[in-house]
Amino acid sequence: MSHAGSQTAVFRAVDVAKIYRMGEVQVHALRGVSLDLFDGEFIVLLGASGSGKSTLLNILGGLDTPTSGTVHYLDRELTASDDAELTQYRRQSVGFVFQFYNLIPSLTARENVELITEIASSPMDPLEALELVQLRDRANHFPAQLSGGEQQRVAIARAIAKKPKVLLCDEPTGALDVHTGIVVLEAIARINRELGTTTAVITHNAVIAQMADRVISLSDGQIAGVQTNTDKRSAQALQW
Ligand SMILES: Nc1ncnc2c1ncn2[C@@H]1O[C@H](COP(=O)(O)OP(=O)(O)OP(=O)(O)O)[C@@H](O)[C@H]1O
Repeated sequence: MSHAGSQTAVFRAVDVAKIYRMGEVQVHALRGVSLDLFDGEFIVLLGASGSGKSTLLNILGGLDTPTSGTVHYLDRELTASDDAELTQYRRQSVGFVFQFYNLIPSLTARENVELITEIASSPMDPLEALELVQLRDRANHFPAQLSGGEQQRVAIARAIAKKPKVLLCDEPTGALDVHTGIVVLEAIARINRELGTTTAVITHNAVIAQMADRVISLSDGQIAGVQTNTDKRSAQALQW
């Protein structure tokens, strides 16, 4: 879904700074980032290692808080929320996907997804979530019986089974080969398209940026550029 039809800001970050203090050393991870993310859009966050991508994603997802600046999720000011409110926000509204899949080895694909649907307020059926990543036929397999790309798709099914408003993915294809990475990106794009889930994907790979509605480039903790893709590509059309 393109953000062109709908300009509701799901996230509004204003002048966000993050300083990590470690003893005498201060690391300025974000230096005044202002950004709106719109309902249903697919954005890619691009930038060199250490440019602040994960820090920004973690702040949007309520896993971390900025040192200064404000972040709103719809009408809720995340930067004014306490830990319990942030936990509630993450649980209800955010799906996370990380580079490493973090599946529980002793549970099947379906049971890994059920862990989340059991605590969510209006989840989809775990098999429906696995269907969306085209793994319904593997529901009874354990992680060790699945390839890396399949495990990542289970992790995506787990992330979206609670029907979150936003899906935040930190290097989802970082551990995968090209072909497998494309299958995983297709799954993420399908969820964005079919469920209208506002989606942000961190990558080092500029080729992946061609899939996005908008590409946000970070450099040294600041936004170095925002590019709107007029001709958005499908995952299958990417080559790297
Ligand atoms: N918990 C932390 N404590 C101290 N410094 C941190 C912490 N997390 C991140 N940093 C520092 O903040 C800066 C930005 O890190 P961040 O992980 O956001 O970058 P990134 O763009 O996601 O990098 P990468 O692509 O390597 O994951 C880096 O210099 C990093 O070392």
